[in-house]
Amino acid sequence: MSYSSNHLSNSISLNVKGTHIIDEKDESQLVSTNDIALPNQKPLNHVGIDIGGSLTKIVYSSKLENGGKLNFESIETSKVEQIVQRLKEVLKLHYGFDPDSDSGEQNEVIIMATGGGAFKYNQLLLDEIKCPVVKTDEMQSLIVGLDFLITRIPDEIFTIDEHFSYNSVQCLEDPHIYPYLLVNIGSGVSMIKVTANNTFTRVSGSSVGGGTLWGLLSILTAANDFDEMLALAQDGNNENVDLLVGDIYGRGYNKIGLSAEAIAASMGKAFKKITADVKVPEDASVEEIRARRLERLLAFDQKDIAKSLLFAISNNIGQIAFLEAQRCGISKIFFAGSYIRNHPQTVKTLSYAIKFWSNNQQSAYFLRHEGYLGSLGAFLSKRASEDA
Ligand SMILES: Nc1ncnc2c1ncn2[C@@H]1O[C@H](COP(=O)(O)OP(=O)(O)OP(=O)(O)O)[C@@H](O)[C@H]1O
Ligand SMILES: CC(C)(CO)[C@@H](O)C(=O)NCCC(=O)O
Repeated sequence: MSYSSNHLSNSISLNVKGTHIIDEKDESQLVSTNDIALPNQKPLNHVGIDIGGSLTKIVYSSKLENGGKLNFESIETSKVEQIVQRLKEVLKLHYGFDPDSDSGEQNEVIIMATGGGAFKYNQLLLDEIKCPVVKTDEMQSLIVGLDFLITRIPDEIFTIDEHFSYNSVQCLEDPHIYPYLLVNIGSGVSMIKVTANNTFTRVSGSSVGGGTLWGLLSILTAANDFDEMLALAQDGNNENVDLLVGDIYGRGYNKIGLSAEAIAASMGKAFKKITADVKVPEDASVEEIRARRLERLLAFDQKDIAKSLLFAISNNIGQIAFLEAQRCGISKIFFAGSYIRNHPQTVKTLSYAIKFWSNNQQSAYFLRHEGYLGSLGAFLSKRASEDA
């Protein structure tokens, strides 16, 4: 497929106020806040959906007085009923099709679906939504979405500098944009080398990703959702749970470039507080020992644990990204996926990791619509397939 679709003209304007997550407790959030405005054009008849391991992302068009806009929404994939309900609402409100009362025979709306759930929930979508479902490849959709955001949307891409201030990057017309590495941090991590328009290879992946942080913090903190976990991390002090070089050396190990403040072992202080300081009877059962250890968990502030794990996972991904980019001879790395969620510490950690490991030879780029590459790519593939 050659992706050079003109269906959204260069005059697109952007209005980004943050990633939008639908929370069933707060219906007011159903008004999406990070839309992309569309120029005046005939109504679109398709919806893009990326059903991932953690989150389902929906991209749909809606009419404005002058033109229209693209809307972006996310719902946890485990809330399947809520996803179906929301799709039905979107179709009824913005596409003039009500799957609950219309037969579907006259309907022209198409669901462009990607992500693992496009396969897993294919039949459910057909039964409930009553629209044809066209599956698009997950990796290809990510690249189509990224290409669109890089080349068509002003102020989409940003970096952070050594003082951690955000800088917008204009690469819309940059002929030297290729090659680059996309590091998509979803439940797991995919690393994709892109060498030209629609020319890409998935070069690596890691199972230590967003699902890992979400899972570990679900076990170790009282946070109810991912945003609460990020808020905990924001105020935490990782030094209370991480073992620093200074804890081991009493000073820095400057000869090999490690300051006293560098993390020697993430969560390295947990062992002592959880096991070494707690005596349990020799004949204690596994359940008793685990119960005692869980009690000791309360000796840690959950904010410190959240920060330590956010650092650990972001650093790990940053380091693998650096190695992979170096192996492929690439100096530009785009980080995307809902894991990032425009969270300052995540962005800083990934950016710092790339600068540190590459000795400033590589650069980390971020996107305002970081979680929507796949769903946007699926959405755009409808028109691209028509143009081909
Ligand atoms: N509201 C949220 N609820 C759950 N996780 C969230 C939320 N916001 C951000 N996240 C983070 O984003 C991750 C999911 O990212 P993303 O939506 O890009 O991946 P996915 O498509 O679900 O996964 P995959 O591509 O691996 O199938 C979660 O694992 C978590 O780390
Ligand atoms: C399995 C996918 C592609 C699903 O999006 C993603 O979660 C992923 O890239 N996981 C990492 C798998 C690995 O390469 O180890």
